[in-house]
Amino acid sequence: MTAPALEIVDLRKNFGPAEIIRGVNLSIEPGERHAIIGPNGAGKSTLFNLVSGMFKPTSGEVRLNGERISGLPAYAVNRKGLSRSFQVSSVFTNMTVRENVRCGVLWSMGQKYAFWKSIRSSKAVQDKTAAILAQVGLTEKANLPAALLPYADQRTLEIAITIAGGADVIMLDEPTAGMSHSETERAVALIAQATRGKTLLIVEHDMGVVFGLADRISVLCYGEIIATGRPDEIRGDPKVREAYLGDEAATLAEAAH
Ligand SMILES: Nc1ncnc2c1ncn2[C@@H]1O[C@H](COP(=O)(O)OP(=O)(O)OP(=O)(O)O)[C@@H](O)[C@H]1O
Repeated sequence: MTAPALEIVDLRKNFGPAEIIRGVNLSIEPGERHAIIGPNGAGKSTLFNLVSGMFKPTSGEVRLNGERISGLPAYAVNRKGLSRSFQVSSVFTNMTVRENVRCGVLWSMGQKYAFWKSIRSSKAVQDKTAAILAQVGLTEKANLPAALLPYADQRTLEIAITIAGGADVIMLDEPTAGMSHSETERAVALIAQATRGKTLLIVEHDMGVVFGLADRISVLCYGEIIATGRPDEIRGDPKVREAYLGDEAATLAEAAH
């Protein structure tokens, strides 16, 4: 039997006396697109940071393809095949678009940034970089400094960097935050295409994005998963509706139809 792509077992995280993640269990199959939703302050970013190795859990375990990764530093988790984006843009703004993507490609190939010059002409690196730029539609802007990209393109570049390493498990933290409606629609199509055949874990506030992309959804509330299921199951779950107040409940209901 194949191990889950990602398995979270009784994961807990305290900040001082406050228990922020309170016994999370979650199993995500290879190739599944899984969204985590929940009210502000529920612990979504904290959970992301725990899974990707940015934070060490207080207790519990995270497994990638059956192998324990909790406790490993983020770069080691990345080397094992899990790549994440950040809520706040992590693009190198003083480098060109191409250099940013190349950075992700090189990292996956185990090269350090210091070796850049000597291997800048490596055909494999160039080809992979060009393929990713084409995949996300940034070929024509490849020579621009990333700082000059419009906001939505910067977020697209961030997705490109995240997938550039060829990781099988991709985690995206609010990839469409701050985008217009049409930009969001394009981003959803891009994410679906760029993560085909991979496992995707996404944190997202936009319910249209969540219901458009996810095979399954987990709802995090005060550090606990209160429901996991297919979009239609989540839509009808009274616990979920209760967890969302006012406008968010209305948005959830709207997005579900
Ligand atoms: N490093 C930290 N030290 C102390 N408390 C923290 C730390 N990081 C997060 N918290 C607290 O943990 C709780 C959960 O925060 P987190 O950012 O994970 O929630 P979230 O669900 O991602 O919220 P949002 O939807 O607003 O981004 C919040 O109460 C926050 O103040």
